[in-house]
Amino acid sequence: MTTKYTIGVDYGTESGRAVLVSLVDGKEIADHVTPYRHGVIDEELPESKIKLGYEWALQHPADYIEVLKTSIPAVLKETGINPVDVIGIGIDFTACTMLPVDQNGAPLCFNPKLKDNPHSWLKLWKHHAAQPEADKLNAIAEQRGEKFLPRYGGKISSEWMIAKVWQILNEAPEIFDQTDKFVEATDWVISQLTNNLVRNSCTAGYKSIWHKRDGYPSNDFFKALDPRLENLAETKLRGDILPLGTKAGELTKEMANAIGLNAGIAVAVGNVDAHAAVPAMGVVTPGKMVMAMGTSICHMVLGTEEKQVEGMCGVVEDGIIPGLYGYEAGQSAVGDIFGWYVDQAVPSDVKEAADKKGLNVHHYLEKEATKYQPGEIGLLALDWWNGNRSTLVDTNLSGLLVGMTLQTKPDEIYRSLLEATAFGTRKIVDAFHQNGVAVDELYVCGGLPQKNQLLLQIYADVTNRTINVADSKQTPALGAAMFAAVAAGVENGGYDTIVNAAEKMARVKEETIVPIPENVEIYEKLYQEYTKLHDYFGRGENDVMKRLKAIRPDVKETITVN
Ligand SMILES: Nc1ncnc2c1ncn2[C@@H]1O[C@H](COP(=O)(O)OP(=O)(O)O)[C@@H](O)[C@H]1O
Ligand SMILES: O=C(CO)[C@@H](O)[C@@H](O)COP(=O)(O)O
Repeated sequence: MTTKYTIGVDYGTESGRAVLVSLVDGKEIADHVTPYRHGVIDEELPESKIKLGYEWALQHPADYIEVLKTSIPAVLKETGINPVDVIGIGIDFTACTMLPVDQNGAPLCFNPKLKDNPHSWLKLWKHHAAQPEADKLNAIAEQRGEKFLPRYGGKISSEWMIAKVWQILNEAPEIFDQTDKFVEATDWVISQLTNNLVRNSCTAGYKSIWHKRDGYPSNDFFKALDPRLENLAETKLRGDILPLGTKAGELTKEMANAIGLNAGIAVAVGNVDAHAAVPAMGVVTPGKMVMAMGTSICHMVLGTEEKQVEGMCGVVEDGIIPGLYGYEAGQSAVGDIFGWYVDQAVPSDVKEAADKKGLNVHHYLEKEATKYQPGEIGLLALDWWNGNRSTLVDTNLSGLLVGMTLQTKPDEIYRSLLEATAFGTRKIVDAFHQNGVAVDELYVCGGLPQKNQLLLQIYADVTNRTINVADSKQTPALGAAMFAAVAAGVENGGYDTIVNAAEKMARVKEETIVPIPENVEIYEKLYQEYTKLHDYFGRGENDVMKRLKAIRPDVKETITVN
């Protein structure tokens, strides 16, 4: 039999990429990236130029289809592989990235009559403007003693489905009324490949408060939020919810022609980027935390029991690997913080020095920052440039840098920002480990581990854990391709379970990053200081960050401050 392949498509924040993967050993034969034509829409709508509010983040659904039509033919062309040997497609996505669709499954923003209303558009995961709704939702859920709340670390995030839906209802009831279904972008793209709109259990579980046995929260709960939401679960959230690894349908003729594959091949149900990365690193048992490190970090770990952990994003049975509880936590900004610094705050002489050495500014600053020992720079930062996703779950928090003097240099600030994100990860690791969800070692993938070696050493030292690094350029896409192989089934040359697929296809580098004991010791002291700042600014003792936000003239929401 000839070698069989699947294609995994990873939809990130800025771009989508297709990877053609061999089912023999998980080797990525070719990959191709398509940047989103409209990027992240956070200032004004395309064409109409209608201004968006503070902390809005939208995307254009057509950009996702363009990824399929550009990147899949590109990997086929590059490799010359016969499409007959490609037995399935899987995708993974940012989440909760959601959109309202009409009865035909078309995005409301494609409708000329509705497209000038920003709420008809697709809301990206990092759209944070639904924080008032999230706050009210959490207060009501707590008051009613809703049993779903502990499964989400005690708080539902403004990034997720119900808060976003409620914001639409509050600010654009006409869009809410005209919505047939609210869907995750990952499910919508799958529907464009198969002509079959099904939901996947991963996003339903982590992002839409759906539970395998209990379903969605009760109608009474939704009614307590707003009487108009009472029947949300059986109306606008309705639809089959299928487990990961299931076939959502088969590739339609029309789409097959557009992307150069054979009609009828298996299309796996949608998945989330970070979750797909877990089996792609061979992690199918507890104790190993997978971190998908890019603009943000998602932290994933498996467990055999359902435990309560403060501020985790969620625990979902079968949410990552069937038969185990999948735990998720995260930091809303990591690479984005370093990117912000490089774009907004690095002086021009640093840029010139980087240019002279033929390095990009990140690499230059990394090299310079490597020269310092832990503790030497005298700086400490709180990593909340995009709020805090875990463990405080508060998007109204913001960044902080302490310890600057007239001698402080840009490479020192850069190093302190790297360290701050490592301390943020340490908080998450501790929250799990101290609550009975073991985290014995770390597994990292995504763009950042390929870009910044210093960052990884700092993470090993701050967490005092060994780091395993993905041997794959596009780990979530590899995971998506593995789920495609399971959807295709062993009878077509695929696999019968994701665990079997992982055994053959997962890829991790042999060399690991090991903590350096002297660094661990110093970082332990700095971490204690980080914790003091974290609790002081994050747990209500000093709400200055929220007061500053509330004073801004462009902030319409009411922010609760102490
Ligand atoms: N050398 C570097 N060191 C640290 N961060 C970097 C470096 N180069 C780029 N970044 C940051 O990495 C992020 C992009 O990560 P990547 O994994 O490619 O993206 P995504 O999260 O969209 O998949 C950006 O936020 C960028 O600012
Ligand atoms: O929140 C999740 C997954 O639950 C991510 O999709 C989100 O953080 C975006 O990830 P990226 O930073 O684009 O890799």
